[in-house]
Amino acid sequence: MTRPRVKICCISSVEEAKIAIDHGAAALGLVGHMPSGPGVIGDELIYQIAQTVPPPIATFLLTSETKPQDIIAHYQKVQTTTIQIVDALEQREYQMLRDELPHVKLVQVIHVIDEGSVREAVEVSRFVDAILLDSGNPNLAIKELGGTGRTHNWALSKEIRKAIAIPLFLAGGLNKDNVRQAIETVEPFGLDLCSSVRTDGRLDPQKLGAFFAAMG
Ligand SMILES: O=C(O)c1ccccc1NCC(=O)[C@H](O)[C@H](O)COP(=O)(O)O
Repeated sequence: MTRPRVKICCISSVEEAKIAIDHGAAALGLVGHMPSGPGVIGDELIYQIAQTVPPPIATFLLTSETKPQDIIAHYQKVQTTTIQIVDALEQREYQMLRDELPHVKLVQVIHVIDEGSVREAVEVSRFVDAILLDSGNPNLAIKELGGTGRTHNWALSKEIRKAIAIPLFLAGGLNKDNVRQAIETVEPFGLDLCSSVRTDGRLDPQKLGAFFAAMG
């Protein structure tokens, strides 16, 4: 089994970016405006952090925009390597994003709720570079689009991984105590985490080290 790549999300400063990279992160998540969640930072700061990150480390802009033109406008302020769309696109207009931003990778988040999530992931996988499975709930009055600290049904995640032909990131409540089981169950291309490696909202080098050690 190949060791998954790790994306550390909710990065909130240049120092946190450096800590995550030094511990082995292959990608960093930079959270733009969201209806809820602990990891949001301003677009100017996202731009500043992204500028300091060397290749081949990827920088993901997390956007809650759902119209292609708004996603493009958000991206243009921050210039990351990748856009992570955390809500469903209103129309499946990925082609407009491809045409306008041909050099940018697209990752679509699917919040794993039920068998409908499997169908959604399979359909969307035709248009993007990777799928990221998370534990939010876009159906709430105040949408929950990530950073929940909760796991979801990994049997569905495994079903999705087997059904799609593009890389899959697993997110949602991953920590040092469940990461081995997550890897063995889902066999994802990548892992994504936020809450479990933080103390009082700050990235905690000790927790980060323990997470990477627990991956094996
Ligand atoms: O952290 C946030 O504020 C957030 C809000 C809305 C969408 C995503 C958000 N966080 C980024 C992530 O993608 C998390 O890494 C992912 O949801 C896993 O978080 P966790 O369960 O806390 O490990």
